[in-house]
Amino acid sequence: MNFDVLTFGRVSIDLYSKNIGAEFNDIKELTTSIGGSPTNIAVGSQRLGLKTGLFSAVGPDPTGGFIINTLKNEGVDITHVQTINNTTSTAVICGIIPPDRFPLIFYRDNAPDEKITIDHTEKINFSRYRSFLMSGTALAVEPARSAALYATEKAKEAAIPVILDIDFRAISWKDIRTHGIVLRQYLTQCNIVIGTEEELLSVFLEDSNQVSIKESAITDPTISGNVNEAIAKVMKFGVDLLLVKTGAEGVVAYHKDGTVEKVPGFKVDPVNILGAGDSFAAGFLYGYLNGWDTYKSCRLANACGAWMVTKQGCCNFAPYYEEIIQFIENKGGF
Ligand SMILES: Nc1ncnc2c1ncn2[C@@H]1O[C@H](COP(=O)(O)OP(=O)(O)O)[C@@H](O)[C@H]1O
Ligand SMILES: O=C(O)C[C@@H](O)[C@H](O)C(=O)COP(=O)(O)O
Repeated sequence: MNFDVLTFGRVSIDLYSKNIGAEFNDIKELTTSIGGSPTNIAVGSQRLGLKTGLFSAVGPDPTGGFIINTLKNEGVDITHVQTINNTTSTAVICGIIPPDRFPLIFYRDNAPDEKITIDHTEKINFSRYRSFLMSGTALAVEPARSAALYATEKAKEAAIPVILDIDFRAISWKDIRTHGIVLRQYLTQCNIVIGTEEELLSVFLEDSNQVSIKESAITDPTISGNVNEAIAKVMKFGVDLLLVKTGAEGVVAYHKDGTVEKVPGFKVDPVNILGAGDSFAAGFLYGYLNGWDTYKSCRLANACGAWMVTKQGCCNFAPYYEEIIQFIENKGGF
């Protein structure tokens, strides 16, 4: 079987607070899901109708069993989800305290996805995929970084587009400067780059004092710097398309030929911002891989992001194709 996209990076069990608005100390019930940016993207794009595979890893434990079972139920191909001995499957607990507090607590000691190797990559036939999506966080630690770089090399040999979701998680990088040094090299390999304004700034971080993270809101850091300069510098690395996500406003698409398209978002009442970016990426991939133009692909992406901010979780609430088309029609169409 051939696939539309292979995503690379982490997978976890995600435990979402069911007590919306409750302080973390007062959480009574949690919902189980799977998560991690490349996993959310794989599930989201599979639900929309793409054929998706995940390149990741779990430990030889019941949590890994839960993760693999959930991926299978979603129809995501698990051929390249490794089970790595002497590692422990990872977990994330997510509090939901609207409008602006979404604490994330990561349990990632001895994380299997950080132990993915070049040998695991060797087993993949990239000519069976139409695109390769890299999660920037997967470049943080060896040996997964080398595996990721090798996978990218193989994707390029197979002449499939390389898409980077910057997916900046400050806690994953021991020295914050390494993030920029590695990402700036990686950008030279990318066809399409997706990030928030903060993530664009993260590529040029020089000092950890430039980053501030409130209330464990790891997905929503504040970073000082000049966004327009960062965008111009990223375009100079030669990417074909840069998508800068701008929350409720939608996205701005920067093309290699200098064209800039502002694609508006959809108005919703947000409950939980977690996973909006991953849902966005899934929507964009669907349009892009079906040959839609950038504007329409980004409108679908914005709809998927907007849909997700109204939900109390991440990929367990990702929309199916008919649902999101109905959502778009109800809000005035593409
Ligand atoms: N409050 C919102 N209302 C409507 N759409 C939103 C909202 N927040 C996010 N989105 C959609 O989700 C996308 C990703 O959200 P954003 O917060 O920019 O990135 P991330 O989730 O990666 O931090 C946005 O580009 C937009 O399409
Ligand atoms: O691993 C994580 O980053 C936690 C995820 O499991 C969670 O789904 C999430 O935070 C999504 O990230 P976002 O799309 O950048 O909000």
